[in-house]
Amino acid sequence: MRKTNLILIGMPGAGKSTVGVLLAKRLGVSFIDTDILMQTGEGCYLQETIAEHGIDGFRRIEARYLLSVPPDCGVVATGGSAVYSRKAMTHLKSLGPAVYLKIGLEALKKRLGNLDKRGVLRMPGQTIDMIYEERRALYGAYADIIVSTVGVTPDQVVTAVLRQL
Ligand SMILES: Nc1ncnc2c1ncn2[C@@H]1O[C@H](COP(=O)(O)OP(=O)(O)OP(=O)(O)O)[C@@H](O)[C@H]1O
Ligand SMILES: O=C(O)C1=C[C@@H](O)[C@@H](O)[C@H](O)C1
Ligand SMILES: [Mg+2]
Repeated sequence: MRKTNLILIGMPGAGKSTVGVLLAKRLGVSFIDTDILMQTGEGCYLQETIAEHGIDGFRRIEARYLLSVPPDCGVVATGGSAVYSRKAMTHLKSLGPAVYLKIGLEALKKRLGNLDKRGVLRMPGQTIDMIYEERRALYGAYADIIVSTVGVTPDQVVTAVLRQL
């Protein structure tokens, strides 16, 4: 087994949680989903944290959970909004390489349902196209490894990530 930490980043719906657990099993390491870490820590759904604290409040709270990820984290599936905290990303990238699970805008639109039900962070009136444009550069800048998730199964994404390690 090739034991290593990996930090998965990318748009909501890119497959970070789905692929993350499969990767952890293949690598023989732990798996942390920071969305779940935050939900259990806060004792409420992410949508409720957004409703209660607003976008900036959510980002601050999320950053706290991201900074709490320990050195023996294994594979970490981050929330799509993790890249808004430079401090948190610096911490996560000190633990292991950042793997950007990339998805094109058209494929993403098909995969995502109602954005609000998914709890995607967005300003009033901000469309998925606008969010995609804003984040693309951030994911790209933090990525050590980039793997496309379009037209491939989660297992094939796992194989593609392992090939690049
Ligand atoms: N390679 C793939 N091909 C098709 N569908 C996929 C693939 N990977 C994941 N999915 C599906 O896409 C949806 C979103 O996946 P997932 O929840 O893992 O995304 P995520 O990146 O963790 O999103 P979030 O940032 O919101 O947590 C799920 O329904 C999942 O089954
Ligand atoms: O991309 C986003 O804006 C988000 C994605 C989810 O994983 C959560 O981290 C949260 O609901 C925000
Ligand atoms: Mg997820």
